[in-house]
Amino acid sequence: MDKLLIAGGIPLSGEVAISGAKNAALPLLCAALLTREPVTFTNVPHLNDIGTMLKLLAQMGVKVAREASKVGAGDTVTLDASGLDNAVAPYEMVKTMRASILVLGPLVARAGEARVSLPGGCAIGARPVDQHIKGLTAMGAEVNVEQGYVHARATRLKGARLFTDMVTVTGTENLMMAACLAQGETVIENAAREPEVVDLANCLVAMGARISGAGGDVIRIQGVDALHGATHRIMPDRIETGTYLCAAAATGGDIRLTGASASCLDAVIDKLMDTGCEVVAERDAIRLKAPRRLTAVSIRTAPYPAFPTDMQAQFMAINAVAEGTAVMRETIFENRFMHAVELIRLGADIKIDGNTAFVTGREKLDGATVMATDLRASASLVIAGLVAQGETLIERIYHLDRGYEGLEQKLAILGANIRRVK
Ligand SMILES: CC(=O)N[C@H]1[C@@H](OP(=O)(O)OP(=O)(O)OC[C@H]2O[C@@H](n3ccc(=O)[nH]c3=O)[C@H](O)[C@@H]2O)O[C@H](CO)[C@@H](O)[C@@H]1O
Ligand SMILES: C=C(OP(=O)(O)O)C(=O)O
Repeated sequence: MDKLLIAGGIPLSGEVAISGAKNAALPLLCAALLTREPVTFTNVPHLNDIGTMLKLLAQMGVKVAREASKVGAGDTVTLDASGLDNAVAPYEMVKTMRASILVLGPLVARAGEARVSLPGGCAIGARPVDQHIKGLTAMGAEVNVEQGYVHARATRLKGARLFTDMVTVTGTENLMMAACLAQGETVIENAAREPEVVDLANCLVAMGARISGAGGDVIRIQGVDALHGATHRIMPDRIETGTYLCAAAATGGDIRLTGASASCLDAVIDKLMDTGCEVVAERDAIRLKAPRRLTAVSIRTAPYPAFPTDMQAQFMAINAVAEGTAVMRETIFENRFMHAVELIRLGADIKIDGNTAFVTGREKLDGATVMATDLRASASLVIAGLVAQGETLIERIYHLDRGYEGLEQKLAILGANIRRVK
């Protein structure tokens, strides 16, 4: 299994391109199931999760054409679901990626039936899909969970007023996609406001859907009989952007990220400025210059537009070397502090009490062998490794390949001493 070897202590500097967003691309690829006409996506990131999703769609009878390009330039993917003939998402494919549940809504809406394996709980929490099921049931689907599969059937879904018990990103996306082909109006209340939901809505509208309110907490969808093909450019990855900004901040660096959008990163940029970093938003780029020593920043994760849970681990790495003590509260996932134990191996001072971490910054960290447990936990270990004195070896980096395109190439461009070892 691949590992990453980092020799730390080098401030990042220079310019690198941000890729298309994983969490926008995954639902968008599923949206192609809603139409018989081809849908083309540009700026598709080259990630293992994207490969898994394309394989899943292909085994359903979707024709997949992918034009690969160099790291950061974005692939072009055309999906043609006219031959959709198998509305099953098998366990073997779904177990590696929770976002596979995003085929459920589009399949029931278009094919009238879907059998999707329950996605497994991953390291960060139990992550049930009860809200997806509740919404589809309210739209008239008959849904059973049997032998580990969600089996949903509906001749045609009916518009309904939906309310989710908590804000759920993929839940909102699944129900919004399903509602596009339902009969009548669907209203999703307590909808997720994440920019990826807006990106999906924009593509669906380009495909002929009638959606208003995406980006707010009430989304209205007037169902139509059919959607048509479209071309859509996937938004830049705000979490990848935030991760590189944190890496530059922690190492005392000065970087410019191109193809990045600051407008959906307010909460993150605000906190980076509180650490003492200078952050300048340009039209399609972001520049960050770090001070000599960062100031610790307290955070509380919450749904967008508040501070994202997907950036919590990276900020823990920052706080591990900042001046002062930070209180970090995780409110979205019940088990998302797995990186703390590994950061402690590198010398960090972290105490966990329930959903709160108390992090007191140290002047320095020391390289060690650590194990990555989930995607953003892995990113925090990379940041800590870039700061630590000596060598850090990160094991189980397959998580990183799920969500960061060309991570070691991009960091090397910024001057890091990092390499993949077999
Ligand atoms: C592919 C994708 O976009 N992944 C993102 C998405 O995950 P994902 O969409 O899976 O996360 P949700 O927004 O659904 O989860 C929020 C909370 O609601 C709970 N919940 C959710 C649905 C449900 O039916 N029942 C239930 O209890 C979850 O366990 C969690 O505690 O949003 C998360 C929160 O911003 C991010 O960390 C993930 O990176
Ligand atoms: C938790 C994440 O992804 P997923 O929902 O695909 O597991 C993430 O992107 O940080």
